[in-house]
Amino acid sequence: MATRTVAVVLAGGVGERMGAGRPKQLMEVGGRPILAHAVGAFDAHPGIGEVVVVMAPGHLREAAAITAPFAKTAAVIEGGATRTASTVAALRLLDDRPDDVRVLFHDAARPFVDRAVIDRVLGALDACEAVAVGVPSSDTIVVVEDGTVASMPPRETLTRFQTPQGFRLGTIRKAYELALADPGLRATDDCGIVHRYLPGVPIRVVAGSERNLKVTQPLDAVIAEHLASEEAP
Ligand SMILES: Nc1ccn([C@@H]2O[C@H](COP(=O)(O)OP(=O)(O)OP(=O)(O)O)[C@@H](O)[C@H]2O)c(=O)n1
Ligand SMILES: C[C@](O)(CO)[C@H](O)COP(=O)(O)O
Repeated sequence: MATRTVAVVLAGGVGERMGAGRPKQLMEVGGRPILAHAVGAFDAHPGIGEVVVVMAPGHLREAAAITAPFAKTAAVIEGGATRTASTVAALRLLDDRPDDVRVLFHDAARPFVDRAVIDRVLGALDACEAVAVGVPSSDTIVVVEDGTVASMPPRETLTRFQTPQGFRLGTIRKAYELALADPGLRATDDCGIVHRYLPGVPIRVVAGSERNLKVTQPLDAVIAEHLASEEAP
């Protein structure tokens, strides 16, 4: 039977904010590349049938070597210039799959996604077409315009999105089809594309985890090393 659930690990970025001189997903934490942690989490999950890795240009061979030990790695493909373009590359690869296939998009830069978070996304996808993962904000978040506070949304309404974000393939495909026809397309995640271009589709939010951090700045690498040491057997 064809795979019903595909995890796409987005590793097409160059890690500019990390400033390591190479993509941060190739950096090691706990003795393993960040990419291996992320792919390993989906490989180990019984609800995931295959894993597609979208890698930064120039690093495909390295990514293939890192992910080869994982039995569910189905493809390592080249990403685009933006996260959005990397998602589109994965959707093109999945072009011939039926609309009811479930697809999870995950940042390779989040090495500590755990089974419970993936469980919640898959569980919600049984009843929903789009699912996000979020954690409450501990900080007060404000909108600043021209150096001045323009608005202060009530903190209890604010949620920090993480990944994986899960979709019925037909839904995310349609949302991107509309998005790609929009010359003003700008997005920082895949739920943002559904929210903007398919506003009638509810996006269910399930609980993420504070451990599911995105390794973005140099300090995050220090925190990630600490988290990895806690996980070591
Ligand atoms: N063209 C891109 C840009 C980002 N990503 C992926 O999207 C995730 C979140 O992006 P981010 O943390 O911004 O990673 P980078 O783009 O590498 O970081 P920076 O913005 O600092 O360059 C990462 O796993 C990254 O590899 C991607 O697949 N393709
Ligand atoms: C998808 C995401 O991780 C949700 O928080 C985030 O938007 C990615 O942003 P980035 O600028 O590509 O790191």
